[in-house]
Amino acid sequence: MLSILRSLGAKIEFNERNKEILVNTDGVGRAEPCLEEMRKIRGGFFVIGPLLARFGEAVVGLPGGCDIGERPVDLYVRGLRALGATVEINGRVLAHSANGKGLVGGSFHLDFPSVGATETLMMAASMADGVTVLSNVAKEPEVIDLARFLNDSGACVYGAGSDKLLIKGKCQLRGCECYVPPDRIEAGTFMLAAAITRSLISISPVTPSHLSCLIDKLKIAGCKITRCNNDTLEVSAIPENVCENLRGFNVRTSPFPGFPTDLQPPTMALLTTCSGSSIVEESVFDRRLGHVRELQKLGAKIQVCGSTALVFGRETRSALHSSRLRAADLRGGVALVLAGLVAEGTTEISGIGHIGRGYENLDTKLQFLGADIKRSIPVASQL
Ligand SMILES: CC(=O)N[C@H]1[C@@H](OP(=O)(O)OP(=O)(O)OC[C@H]2O[C@@H](n3ccc(=O)[nH]c3=O)[C@H](O)[C@@H]2O)O[C@H](CO)[C@@H](O)[C@@H]1O
Ligand SMILES: C=C(OP(=O)(O)O)C(=O)O
Repeated sequence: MLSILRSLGAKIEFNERNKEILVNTDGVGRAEPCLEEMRKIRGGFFVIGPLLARFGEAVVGLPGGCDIGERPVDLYVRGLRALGATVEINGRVLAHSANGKGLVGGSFHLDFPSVGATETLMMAASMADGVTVLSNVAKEPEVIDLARFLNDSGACVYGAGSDKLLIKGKCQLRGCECYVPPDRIEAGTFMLAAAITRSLISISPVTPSHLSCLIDKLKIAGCKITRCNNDTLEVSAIPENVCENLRGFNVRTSPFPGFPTDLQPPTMALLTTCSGSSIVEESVFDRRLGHVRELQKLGAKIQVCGSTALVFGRETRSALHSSRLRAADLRGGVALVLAGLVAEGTTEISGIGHIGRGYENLDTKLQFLGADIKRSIPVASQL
């Protein structure tokens, strides 16, 4: 994302000490080569809305990401067409606004509340000429946060967090100060790390209401979860706090406020160490069970039927044994790391570049918590 913005002429500076990123887009679109640069962009699907709105044209690559099933873009394309764009896909995405200048407000109903399509259309509509109404939109916290950022930048986005958005377009947005909220999936992963290792981890900053589904499930399992203040959660699964082995539970992933698809793989790792049988149903992506085969190499007993997995629990968490594993996607990879923390012996995981896309310094954070984990290849050559 940052290299795309830089290639368009944005100036980006990091202030490591204050964990700040300063983005200055004053130069974007002013320099002559800008449009030429845009035509070379390989990724950048995420910025197709603002590019179209600002330049009247955009040429970007199709989205990539983890291999977890079909990742169609029909909702993005149909939504942009509803705002007056012509969109053609030919290895890349080529889009033009009908009037050659920018987008116009319109109405669009999403067949599925896609997070990416909602965010793309929100950004596009914020700079379109007129009013846009989007219905059946995603309600994820990240959508609410993007609406806040757009509004702080001068946009008019109403209804974020509900299933309908009304957006009054503005021809120009301005800079603002933006606070990036805590990553609920990273926090959830550390909650699961506490549970699988039967230990106590205090996690902050975290927004507990973003993780209610996981909190409820971990309580059913027998974990003790304490909210220490507004942004701290303490998850305890240490044996003296938990009367017996943790119990299994059933999970069905669905859009927010349902159980997050991103936490399904690490949750499955936990369930392999709990007592009883658990049913895990993945309903958001159609091939997000790639980690099952790797967990089975550690001795986990899991049966798969379509997008549903039946996990046969264990009496003791240490029933897993070590093996050589390969992470084939981001959250599947972190599931293997969690399982490796409790498998007898040394577990070796390759393909860890996937994990780095979603977790900053996962190894050092786990070491800090007492885990015996080390990265055998430098960050730069992980893939
Ligand atoms: C609903 C949901 O849980 N979304 C997650 C999804 O967002 P992400 O934005 O990647 O995915 P979407 O929310 O768009 O996709 C969810 C579903 O919508 C379908 N789809 C999407 C776009 C489209 O044009 N047509 C279409 O049919 C996809 O095939 C998929 O089945 O992955 C992110 C990273 O893992 C998570 O942070 C999001 O919480
Ligand atoms: C699937 C994920 O990421 P991406 O959309 O980048 O593949 C994820 O964050 O779990």
